Amino acid sequence: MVPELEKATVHMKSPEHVRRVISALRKEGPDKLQVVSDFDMTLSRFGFNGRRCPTSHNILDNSQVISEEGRKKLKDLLHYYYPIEIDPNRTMEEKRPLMVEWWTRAHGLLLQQKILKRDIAKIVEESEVMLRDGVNTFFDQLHQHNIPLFIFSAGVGDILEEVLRQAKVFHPNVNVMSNYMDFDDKGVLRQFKEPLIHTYNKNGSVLEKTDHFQQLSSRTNIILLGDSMGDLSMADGVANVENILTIGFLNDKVDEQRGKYRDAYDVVLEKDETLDVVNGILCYILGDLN
Ligand SMILES: Nc1nc2c(ncn2[C@@H]2O[C@H](COP(=O)(O)O)[C@@H](O)[C@H]2O)c(=O)[nH]1
Ligand SMILES: [Mg+2]
Repeated sequence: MVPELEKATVHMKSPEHVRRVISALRKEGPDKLQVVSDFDMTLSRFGFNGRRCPTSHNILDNSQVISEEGRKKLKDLLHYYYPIEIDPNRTMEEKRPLMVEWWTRAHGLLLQQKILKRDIAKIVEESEVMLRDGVNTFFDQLHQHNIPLFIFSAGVGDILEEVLRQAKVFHPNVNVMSNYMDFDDKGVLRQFKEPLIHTYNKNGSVLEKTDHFQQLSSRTNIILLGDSMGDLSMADGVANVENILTIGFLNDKVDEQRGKYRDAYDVVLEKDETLDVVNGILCYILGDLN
């Protein structure tokens, strides 16, 4: 069916369930399909040559527009809160207030840096951001078949969109919901727009701010891509889901999180820096139409 599902990085709690859902997605065709995806560490790489790749926040934190003092404070926040974010022994309920704290303090520090709208393109150009291998095939296949892609990110929307633009994949079928910067009339960052989106509130609580899914009510088949347990609720806004295939990128603390990810995601990709499996599934679903 899908040769890529034989990859060593692929783990499925129920291969039969996965085959059943993929067959249904193929049978019912692209007009009923929509894709909902996280961005950081899902469409962007987790690591390369043994080093971590930047999230959209990192791209800002590491850029020239941040003062040395600001960079140190942002890095201190990352070192304190990121272990909490991925701590397998704490519940999402325990983590939520701490994630609000992290994002609020980080955004507060960024507001002190007087970041200019006109500098965003250069910040991204000079960054070490890397999208996963196969990302062009992924975006182009969805665009070619007019399949909506909703990117739901707790990162920085302005940075994320610029990454997509520079990668030439920001096609008309792509919509983004993220933390966006609000600039004053001189183009200086003055606040972040509401609602604040963090790793563990990508769900109905913020989706009510958008009518995105209402406009796609006929598309009741979903492919969901994420790297965090919090990403599993990203499609909560879709009414009457008929079929959903969830694909989880397990990048960090693999051994400690393997069981939880396999229980939660239909397909788990362990330490896979590509979109091969996702593209293989899409190719099968769209097969005769390609
Ligand atoms: N370097 C920093 N990384 C941060 C910060 N706040 C959040 N994050 C990371 O971003 C992702 C969320 O993005 P998503 O697209 O995956 O939803 C999250 O996993 C955090 O690790 C920060 O201030 N600095
Ligand atoms: Mg992510």
